[in-house]
Amino acid sequence: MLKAKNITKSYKNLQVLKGIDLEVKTGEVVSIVGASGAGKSTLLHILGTLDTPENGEVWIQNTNLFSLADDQLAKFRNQQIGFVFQFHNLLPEFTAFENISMPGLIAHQDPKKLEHRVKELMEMLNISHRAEHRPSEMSGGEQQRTAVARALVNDPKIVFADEPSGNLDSHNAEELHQLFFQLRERFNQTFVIVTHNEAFAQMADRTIEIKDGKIASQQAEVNS
Ligand SMILES: Nc1ncnc2c1ncn2[C@@H]1O[C@H](COP(=O)(O)OP(=O)(O)OP(=O)(O)O)[C@@H](O)[C@H]1O
Repeated sequence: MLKAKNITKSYKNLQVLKGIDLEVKTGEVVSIVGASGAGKSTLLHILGTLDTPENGEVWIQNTNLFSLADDQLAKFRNQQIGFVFQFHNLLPEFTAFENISMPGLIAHQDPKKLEHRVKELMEMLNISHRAEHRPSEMSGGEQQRTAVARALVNDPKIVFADEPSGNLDSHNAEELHQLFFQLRERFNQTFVIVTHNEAFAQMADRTIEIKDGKIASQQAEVNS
């Protein structure tokens, strides 16, 4: 479902990515690991079209993302790609319900269907009781679960997460990790997750290690 071909990226004299080839299947949970500065976030941002590669292609199903015009790419990103960041990036003036709804409003989802979807996700992520709360009135775990719900509201083909549990205590982190797998079970959702959390990385179906700008190894989970 996701195919990246020969991705390269440099910042001035520093070549961060030196030719990355990657494929991810529908419903797969893939973790990306590597030392600090290895280029994990750079790769994730390129795969998610938040940044552009120097060379190479990224395909999601039959769409060659970087061949799209800017407005088409923005539409594709809104409707087909979800993001979860280390810091939730929720809008502080809006409630949890409104934050989760936002990508659906931008995508002009039918209001009734959107409301149903938001409620379904809030229930699943155990934040229904926080629907009318603003981010500052929620715990770190609740904020991050709200960000996950927001990423899923348009039923995207793929969700990219960059250190999603990096700012959480171990209990909330563990709960969030389990949630990704529950969401995969329920929606057959595809996830690509950058993480420094070793236990989480190993829970994934496949772990990709980035080293010196290349894929150093791809380790399938032993029981998968
Ligand atoms: N906008 C930028 N301008 C210049 N250099 C950058 C930029 N973004 C990233 N870099 C450099 O590219 C390299 C890779 O950065 P990246 O954030 O992708 O690493 P990472 O593997 O995600 O690291 P970490 O685990 O610490 O988050 C680093 O050396 C970083 O300093």
